[in-house]
Amino acid sequence: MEHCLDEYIAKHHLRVVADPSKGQKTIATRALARGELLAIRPLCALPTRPGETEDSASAAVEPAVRCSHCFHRLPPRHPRCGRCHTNYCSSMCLSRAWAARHHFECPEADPVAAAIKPVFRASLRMAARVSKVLETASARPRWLRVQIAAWARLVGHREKHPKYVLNQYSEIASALANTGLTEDELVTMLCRFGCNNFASHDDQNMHIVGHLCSPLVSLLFNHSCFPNATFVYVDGKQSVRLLHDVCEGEEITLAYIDGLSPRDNRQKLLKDVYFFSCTCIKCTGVSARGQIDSMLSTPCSGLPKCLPTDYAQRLEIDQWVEQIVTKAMELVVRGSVAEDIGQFVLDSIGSAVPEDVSFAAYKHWLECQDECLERVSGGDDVWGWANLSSLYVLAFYIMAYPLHHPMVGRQCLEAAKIAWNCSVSGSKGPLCERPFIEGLALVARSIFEVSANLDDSSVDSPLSLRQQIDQLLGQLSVK
Ligand SMILES: C[S@@+](CC[C@H](N)C(=O)[O-])C[C@H]1O[C@@H](n2cnc3c(N)ncnc32)[C@H](O)[C@@H]1O
Repeated sequence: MEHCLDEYIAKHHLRVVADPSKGQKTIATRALARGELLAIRPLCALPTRPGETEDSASAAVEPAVRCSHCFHRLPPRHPRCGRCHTNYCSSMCLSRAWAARHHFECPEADPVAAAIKPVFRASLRMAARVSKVLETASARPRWLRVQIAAWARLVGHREKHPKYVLNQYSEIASALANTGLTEDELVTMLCRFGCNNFASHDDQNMHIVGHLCSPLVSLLFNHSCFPNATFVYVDGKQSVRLLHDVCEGEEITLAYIDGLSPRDNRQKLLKDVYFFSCTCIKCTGVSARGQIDSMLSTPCSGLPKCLPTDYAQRLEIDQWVEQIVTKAMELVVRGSVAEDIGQFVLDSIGSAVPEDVSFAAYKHWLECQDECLERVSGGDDVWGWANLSSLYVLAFYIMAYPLHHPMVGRQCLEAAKIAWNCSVSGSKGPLCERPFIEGLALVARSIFEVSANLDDSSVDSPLSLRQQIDQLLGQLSVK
């Protein structure tokens, strides 16, 4: 078992080495190009059910029942597993899931335990499935042997979990019958889920749509708030992608949490859930990235609480936003991200409006963008403001995330669509010239080529990312 894990890691030009502050870390054994690093089926994949997420935004809008293989919304009529009634959106997903994993994990039915709090119920279902897979003795494919060998090496930090969580885990363990594991082993398993699982988000609004247990990915990659890799869940596989080229010996990192939230919030969450203090380049504050992060963490008081009603008031985009967006577009198109956009941002902010650079300002512009989009469907002509706010939001993403991060690509596409609507609605937006819109769309495509799956239709939209971009570019060339 151990042998196949070591072989898998070496084959992907990676090596796991001890690190006194992190337990272990994974480094590249040779220079690696950005793009896909590895793709493996998770040990367990579970779509989120209503009430099963602690993220209140996701809980509020995520009542849909989803396919257990691809996490897309279920159509009204859909197939189910004949034994355990697990839902699938199509017979293709059902047969792919069965062939990949479900024939190992299929229990008679999902365990029901009324006493378990809703947010712990996904852990209950996951524990039932994973214990079933671990106990199955039949010939296992190589990917599953790799995942099981990695599972045995995962940290669980059981001794650091708060008492109320351990009590809940004991209740879950006693609700699970015939697993072949003792209660003690089940509690250890649940602690491992807590600090090693991944959430899968939809492409459209980033709500949590499912949970993935992928021990290999958890074992290999430590956290950084400014990571050099990201992961996507595509067609039943968890794919890890490098956001830029890495050199031999460089550690590969993922972000376990949202890199745009203020430093104190990030530190607290990492301490509470993963039991460590982050010392990445954003958290330590000595680099240009760290300095920008300190500015983003500063409270900000100067912004209006809601949108002013006079939309004609601010038609000129602030110079620094235009500079940041244009510079980032240039770097992505040239394929060169080695240049430090952090330093560029610091230099360009020097002469601009510092009170606009804060997490509060980012939230303000995000709210403005959302509010404008709600108003346009009501017939108001607010595309100019939507255009301005979407570019502010994009500038914040460029400052907070690595340039090829899917969050940057997502906002580029959003800004391009808004700029297009602004231009055709006759609003005088600050930056809605056609070459600029085309630039944004091309930049989105280039980013998604590295960090997301262009051909996968997004969870809530019938159009894939590629189709959305092509549609926009088509409209630009027709007009
Ligand atoms: C998903 S595991 C990563 C693999 C882990 N390093 C190991 O040795 O098994 C998550 C755990 O790794 C450690 N870890 C991850 N990122 C870290 C970081 N940036 N600094 C310190 N510890 C980190 C923490 O103990 C955390 O709970």
